[in-house]
Amino acid sequence: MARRTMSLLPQWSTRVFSVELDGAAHYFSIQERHRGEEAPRVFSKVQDHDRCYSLLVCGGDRVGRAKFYAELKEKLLRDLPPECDVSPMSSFLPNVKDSLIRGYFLKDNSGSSSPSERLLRDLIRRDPVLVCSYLKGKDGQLCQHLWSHADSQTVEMSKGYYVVPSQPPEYHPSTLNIINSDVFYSFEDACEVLKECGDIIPEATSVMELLPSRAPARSKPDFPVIVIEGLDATGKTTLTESLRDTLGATLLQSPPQCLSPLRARFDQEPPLVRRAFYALGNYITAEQVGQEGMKTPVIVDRFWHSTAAYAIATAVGGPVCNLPVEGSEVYRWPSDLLQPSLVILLTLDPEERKRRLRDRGQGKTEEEQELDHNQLFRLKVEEAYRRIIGPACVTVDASPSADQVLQQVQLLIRGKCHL
Ligand SMILES: Nc1ncnc2c1ncn2[C@@H]1O[C@H](COP(=O)(O)OP(=O)(O)OP(=O)(O)O)[C@@H](O)[C@H]1O
Ligand SMILES: Nc1ccn([C@@H]2O[C@H](COP(=O)(O)O)[C@@H](O)[C@H]2O)c(=O)n1
Repeated sequence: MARRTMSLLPQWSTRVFSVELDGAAHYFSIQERHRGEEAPRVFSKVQDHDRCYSLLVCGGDRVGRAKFYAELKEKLLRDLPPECDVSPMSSFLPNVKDSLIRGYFLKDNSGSSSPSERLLRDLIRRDPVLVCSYLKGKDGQLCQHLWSHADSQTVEMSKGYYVVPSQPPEYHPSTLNIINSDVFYSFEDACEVLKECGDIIPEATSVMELLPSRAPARSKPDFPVIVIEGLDATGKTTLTESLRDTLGATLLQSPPQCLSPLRARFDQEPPLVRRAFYALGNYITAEQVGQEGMKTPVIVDRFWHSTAAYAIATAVGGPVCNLPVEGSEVYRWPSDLLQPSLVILLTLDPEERKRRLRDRGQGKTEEEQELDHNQLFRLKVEEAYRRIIGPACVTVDASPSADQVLQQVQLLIRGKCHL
């Protein structure tokens, strides 16, 4: 068994498990002894004849784990019998940072355990997974059996642990691993991820070649630096181009143009790699801002707020209340990244945004489509934008005409940057 898997076992009984079944999170923990009283059922939707299994991805290096987790769902949906439901699951130590392990929960009502168990045996032999099965104990209570893989390539079952319901934790489990998995707070931390994937993603080396050798100096350029943020189709391009023309400013963007040919490649990667790519794009843009900002005002189309807000909203499952609380360290500005003089967040009524998207008629990225049909995701991105500090963003209603929005933003710039 992989070293990381072994190291989990001593704390196994202090872990909480979370399974998303029928749109709701079910939390449970395990205990060695049955306390005698009848424990309430953890999964009301699991029938007596269902066979249940959990798979947690927890061995190997972090890039391998992230890639394997992304591929695992496809593999399970493809290779398991159609009567088998696959739901997201995780295991964590309540409120302990970096303790989250992700995986899937399988509920098989095909009546035969053989195909699922064959697949799981195969996975446990070859891949970084920890497998458990859930069976009724002698007293009728649900027991978790942790599988282990012995040298002889056979699978043994441990003694059962009783499954008991658990209270939802104070912090949503999906917030525990955000730092350095979804959001990176230094140039070094984001670079480390790309270095680690150089062998499996050749394009990572191309990105490294475009990076400055270290985080560009944070010293303020002579001229103001104004960042325009907002969801897609809120009018960023329209506004940034007008500001460039009216202020005689240089217009830059993050990710910078030099990363455009590599962007689609990194958009296919799991969050760890994808978010590190976008984080690094900000440092290339910061270097350009440092140079141009000595000559003219600089307008930047998307910067750090976009990188962090989308990453946080994607990582955190469920409704807005699951986001890390306002003031959490997750919303802080990276200590080595240039701070703009002003960040404007354009907001728009969802119906008007959809109308503008339709009128524009361009193809949409997967994340844009997600924003479109997933109201929860859109609310989480907007709320995360608002919670980021160092600088915080100033919200501007983008529903008036393009000219009126421009005037409103010019007023703010005059007030804050004396331009
Ligand atoms: N204030 C406005 N009123 C009406 N339409 C607008 C306004 N601003 C922009 N538009 C139109 O809305 C559409 C989206 O605008 P724009 O491309 O500037 O948004 P964006 O935020 O840059 O989008 P993306 O992030 O997807 O590139 C365009 O067709 C644009 O002409
Ligand atoms: N600084 C940035 C800019 C963008 N992103 C990610 O890209 C997507 C939105 O960009 P568009 O060019 O399509 O408007 C969005 O999905 C962000 O995840 C980023 O992370 N950082």
